[in-house]
Amino acid sequence: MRIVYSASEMQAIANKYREWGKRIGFVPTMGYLHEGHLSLVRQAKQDNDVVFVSIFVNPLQFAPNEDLDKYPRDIERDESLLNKEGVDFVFYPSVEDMYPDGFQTYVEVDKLTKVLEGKSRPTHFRGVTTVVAKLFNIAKPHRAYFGKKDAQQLIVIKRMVKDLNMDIEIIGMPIVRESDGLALSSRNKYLNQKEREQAVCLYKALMKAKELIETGQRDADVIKEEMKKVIEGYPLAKIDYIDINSLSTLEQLKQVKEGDTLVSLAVFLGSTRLIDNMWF
Ligand SMILES: Nc1ncnc2c1ncn2[C@@H]1O[C@H](COP(=O)(O)OP(=O)(O)OP(=O)(O)O)[C@@H](O)[C@H]1O
Ligand SMILES: CC(C)(CO)[C@@H](O)C(=O)[O-]
Ligand code: BAL
Repeated sequence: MRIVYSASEMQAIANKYREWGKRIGFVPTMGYLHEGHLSLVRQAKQDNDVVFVSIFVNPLQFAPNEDLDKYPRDIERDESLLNKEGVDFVFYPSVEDMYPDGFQTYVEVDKLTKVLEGKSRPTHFRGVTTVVAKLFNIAKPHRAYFGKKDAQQLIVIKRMVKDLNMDIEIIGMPIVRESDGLALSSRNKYLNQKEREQAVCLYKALMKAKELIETGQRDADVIKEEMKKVIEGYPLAKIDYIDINSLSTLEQLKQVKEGDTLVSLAVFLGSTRLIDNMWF
């Protein structure tokens, strides 16, 4: 496994593999890796000839009041995990290399980014789509892998790829969870013991939605209200949003639509903001 620090060098390596007719699989991450990330890497290994993973905590997708400075980092541990998975190249650029002086070009997806995470974090998706577009131009993948944990991110990136005719297959991967149901996330590290115990409330609320939908409930307001009651049973939890949207347009739904429903929520445990979702 090789660590590559410069965008131009990474691009030259990608060009070589393409010349040799190799299929490139790419997993973009912000590091501090866990089994969720590794599940993406394993799928990329299975599907492609060569696997690139990027580790870059992208300042552009954090608002000034967010956790950019304290975002967890452990590059040595990450390298060792990726090495064990048989990753070929890790792209680990500096902020200066990604955003040199004079940088002023952005990629923005319009309507899909105005709701849910985009409503709570208005500048977030512009940062995500800009960096992902850059990473795609640098790593030149045939396939790129994203987790369904960041459901809206996956939907927005698929839209960007389609709208900008990027010749890349976007693969969405299932959410990997702890044994109690909490979705793995680098931010789980911020939780103290009591918050960690109560963080299961996101999953419990989703299970409540699942149970209601499976027993025939279709009214989105009723489902959201029941989910809210679940979260309110956990004193350390504070709801940011609970919503039910179309998976294809992200428009709010009044009625659950078979095969096109995203139930998602964002909840604070103390100062830590966690997200989770299920697809129906
Ligand atoms: N539990 C998970 N299951 C599957 N994929 C995941 C999981 N957590 C993260 N991913 C995916 O890994 C990729 C990199 O995500 P990122 O580095 O932001 O990790 P994260 O754990 O989601 O961090 P954060 O705490 O910022 O949410 C994204 O495509 C994300 O959806
Ligand atoms: C896709 C991504 C690596 C872009 O910075 C990030 O948003 C993430 O880790 O999900
Ligand atoms: N996994 C999404 C990255 C972020 O929250 O900034």
